[in-house]
Amino acid sequence: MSVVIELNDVWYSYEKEKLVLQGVSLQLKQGEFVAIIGGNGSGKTTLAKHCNGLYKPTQGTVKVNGLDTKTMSVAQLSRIVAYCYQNPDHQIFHSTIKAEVAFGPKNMGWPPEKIEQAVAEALAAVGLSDKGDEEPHFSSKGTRQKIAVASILAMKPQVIVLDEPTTGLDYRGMQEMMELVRHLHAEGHTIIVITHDMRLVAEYAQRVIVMHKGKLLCDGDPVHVFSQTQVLAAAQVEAPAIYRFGKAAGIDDPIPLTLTAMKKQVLGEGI
Ligand SMILES: Nc1ncnc2c1ncn2[C@@H]1O[C@H](COP(=O)(O)OP(=O)(O)OP(=O)(O)O)[C@@H](O)[C@H]1O
Repeated sequence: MSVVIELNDVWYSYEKEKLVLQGVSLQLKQGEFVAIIGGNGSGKTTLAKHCNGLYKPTQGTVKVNGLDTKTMSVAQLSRIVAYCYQNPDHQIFHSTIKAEVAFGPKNMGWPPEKIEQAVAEALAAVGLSDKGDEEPHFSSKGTRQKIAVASILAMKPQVIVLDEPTTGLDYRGMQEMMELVRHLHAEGHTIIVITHDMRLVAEYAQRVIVMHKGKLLCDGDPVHVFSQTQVLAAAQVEAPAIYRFGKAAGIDDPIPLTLTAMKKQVLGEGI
């Protein structure tokens, strides 16, 4: 897998003497599904915003497809790495869903036919093909979240960063959103999700990056990361209930198992 994003000894501060990122180095490869976790204020969003050039490092380098983000504009970078805000309302400002989704492609100067096709494809991908003429602000939170995803999808980015995509959604909305993200990943997009939801991490992520006080504390697959009890405690996160329950029941690798499969392993086939 080729490297899409590479951070090399990245330091960042918003204000003097307050270091928000402290020497972060990592590589993200094409096709990965990565979760960034950590307590409030640990630097997750700041790290993710370095990946599409919204922030440029105070010290160190960030490269996207081998190019230093300091040499590229945000417009150039956002075609490769798209950022979906935690609150979709920070992204939505048009009067119809179709116009909202067309905004990015229009900004890129695409011809009308190409824009129309991109909008149709993006709306279809999020299941909103029949809602293009509706007013986005009156939609449910789940639908507004999908509109935000469609808006970035229309620009056909290689990497999609989703900042807490399930916050404020009910169970059904969360499942729909994450199945959409899984589908985008299967279609070849590299996915970076910032989340506090460890169940979501266990169920969807292939790789987990743990941040604490601006430093990368741990990086590995979910089974490895959730086994690092001291690291998790330091980072103020707790392994998901399904993992803790499985471990307590003596299952080595509980993450890929559904609760029903786990009960069968523990209690036998008769349940
Ligand atoms: N625009 C800003 N100006 C000044 N300080 C900021 C700004 N944005 C974030 N910070 C500070 O930088 C630190 C890291 O913030 P960041 O949003 O990256 O953390 P986070 O891990 O994403 O947090 P959360 O889980 O609460 O969203 C925090 O101390 C935060 O207060």
